[in-house]
This record gives sequence, structure tokens and C-alpha cells, in this order.
Amino acid sequence: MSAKEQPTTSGLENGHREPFVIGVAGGASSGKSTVCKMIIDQLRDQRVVAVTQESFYYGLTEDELVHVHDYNFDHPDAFDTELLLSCMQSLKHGKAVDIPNYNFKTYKSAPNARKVNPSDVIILEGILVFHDSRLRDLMNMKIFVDTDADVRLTRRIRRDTIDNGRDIRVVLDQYSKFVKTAFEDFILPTKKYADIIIPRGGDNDVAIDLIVQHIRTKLGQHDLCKVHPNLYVIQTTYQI
Ligand SMILES: [N-]=[N+]=N[C@@H]1[C@H](O)[C@@H](CO)O[C@H]1n1ccc(=O)[nH]c1=O
Repeated sequence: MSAKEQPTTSGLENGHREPFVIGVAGGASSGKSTVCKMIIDQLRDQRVVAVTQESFYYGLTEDELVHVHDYNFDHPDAFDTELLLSCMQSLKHGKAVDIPNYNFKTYKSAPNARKVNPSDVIILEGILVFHDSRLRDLMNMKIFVDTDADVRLTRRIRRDTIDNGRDIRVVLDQYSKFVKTAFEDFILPTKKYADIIIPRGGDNDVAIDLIVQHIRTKLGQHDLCKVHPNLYVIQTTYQI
């Protein structure tokens, strides 16, 4: 069943409604995390949980560590997508999951590091969350954050040099070798799957307000259904 249809309560643990799943994709440093934070802030009255694809990076082997500057963190194969898919499926069915924790300093992954409970809204963000169709099919809403390449690069240089103390030459080398190439080969082609494309990301208050309104409408519809199924049928008939 495509997630486009209305969330249902069928087959869910303790009768909760099926969570509303939002995917947020876009280039590295495009503002995905900022968009997620703004949506979560405006949905303070709802049970919302955020999952980042970065938690599912494979840890690097000793040999990969030795050649870390030649490792492509922007390639789909850098992520444990099977584990991410199984976590998202469990959350979608109202089950709590253990999320791994990837450490950007040690390049190692700590399994089962964080317990995430099922919620009404689940936001999954990451550069390649639209790459695998099985993940896309779990999403009720897909947002692509469309920020200019020069803005993404300047943000990345500022973050990696000032915040993470990396050498500017390493950052630029990694960008031209992996980040730019992966954006063009793997990330940008997933933009066509988006329901909403946000230019300028977190600077775009209008887009984020519209998104939050849409989420509230979808959640509200289900609350009516919870009150009285017939009422829900009337509402659906009216929409048609
Ligand atoms: N390098 N590089 N690019 C990736 C990617 O652009 C971004 C989002 O996953 O995080 C970066 N990334 C990922 C893992 C890591 O250990 N270090 C790191 O900088």
C-alpha cells in the first residue's frame, strides 16, 4: 500500500494510529536539519520523533580508516539501508526501535545506542533518504531541500574547518572528489520523488508554515476518524 493513502489504525500495536512519516532529503549542508527543527518546533503539541540517516553509517574498517580521505561518505553504499528500513518499518507499525549511533570523530558505529519510541509523526532526514524505493514507500510526505551549491559549499567549509577543525584543503578535496559528484549522481536525481521542494531550506518560513499546516490537516483527519469512523467517511466523501 502506498503511504499516500490515509494513515490507518489497522494492525498497530495498542490501537494507536499509523504514524505520519515525513522524509527530508537534499544535499549536504542544504539545511535539512534546520527544516526538521523548525517543523518539530511548530508541532510541539504532537508526539514527533526525528531519525537521521547519518546514524546508519557503516563503521569504517581499520583499512578504510587508514585511507579515510579516499572513503566516499556520500555514496548510498556508505549507509546500512537494510537496518534503516527495518527500523522505519517497525516505527511505522508502532514498535519501539534501537537506533545505532555513528561517531563522526572515530568513524565507528555503536549499535543499539538510542531507543526511539513510536510517535504520531516520524521525520527521517538525510542526503539519500529517497534513494531506496522501499524507504520512499513508507513516507506520507517527501520534502526536498533545494539550496544553491555555493551556499552548501560555504556552509560546509565553515562547519568542517571552524567547527570540526579540518584542513581547508582536505574539505575542498573531499567536496570535489565525493560530495559534488555524489550530489549530481545520487542526490539530485531523487528530487523528482519530492512532494514539496523548498528553495533556501530553513530560510523559507512560508514553505515550512505550509508544510506544518498540511501535517496538522492529515493528523486532524485521523483524530476525527478516532472520534467516530462514520464522521471520517462523511469527510472523505465530501473531499471526493
Ligand atoms: N565527507 N563527507 N561527506 C559526508 C556527507 O556529505 C555528510 C552527510 O552525510 O556528512 C559527511 N560525513 C559523513 C560521515 C563522516 O564521518 N564525516 C563526514 O563528513
